[in-house]
Amino acid sequence: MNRTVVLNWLADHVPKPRVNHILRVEETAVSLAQRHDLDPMKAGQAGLLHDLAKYFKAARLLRMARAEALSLDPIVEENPHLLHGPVGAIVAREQFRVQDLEVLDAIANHTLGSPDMSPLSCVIFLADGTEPGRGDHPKLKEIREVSQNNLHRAVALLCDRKLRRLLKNKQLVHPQMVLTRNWALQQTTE
Ligand SMILES: Nc1ncnc2c1ncn2[C@@H]1O[C@H](COP(=O)(O)OP(=O)(O)O)[C@@H](O)[C@H]1O
Repeated sequence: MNRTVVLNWLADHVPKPRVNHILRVEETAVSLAQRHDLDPMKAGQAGLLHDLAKYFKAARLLRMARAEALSLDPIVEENPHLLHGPVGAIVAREQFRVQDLEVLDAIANHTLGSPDMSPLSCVIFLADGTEPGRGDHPKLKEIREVSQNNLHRAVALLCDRKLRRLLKNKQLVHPQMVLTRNWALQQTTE
């Protein structure tokens, strides 16, 4: 994967403020990976590629997901935007020839997480949710701090924060995030 080629593709497919978010996620992911003894190159790649499909229209997301035989459920059918992670992983593979399954999974898991996800997936999930552009709310600051020392505890806290917002806005909750939250919480108590 050539970073300049990806940046040129992003400039054509993603609005500038979202490209800036992507660059902050890349930087946050590299630094979290270094902190937790993970591969910073993989973290940087997954960070740079995580939002490739962010602006794909619903019909395109559903078409690509069906072609890949991804499992679709009623909540995803009502809100196909939830597929932008899994579809982004397909674009990373097909457009940018990324073959590393850990990187592809981290891209796919960045919105809802997944039970049993790898430490690299945890890093991307956290980098996306806590990069500096997300603001300075005390709860977010706490998650940033926890993510320095305990990836699973931080994932559970970030799921809580995202779930609270969905409940407050009376939105549908995709159960995969609940499963991610329960799994992450169990990792911290065992
Ligand atoms: N567990 C979930 N269940 C239902 N909808 C969700 C869930 N998680 C996220 N979403 C929705 O998907 C959208 C995209 O999520 P995300 O990629 O985390 O947001 P962002 O655009 O801030 O990067 C959110 O605006 C939210 O409405």
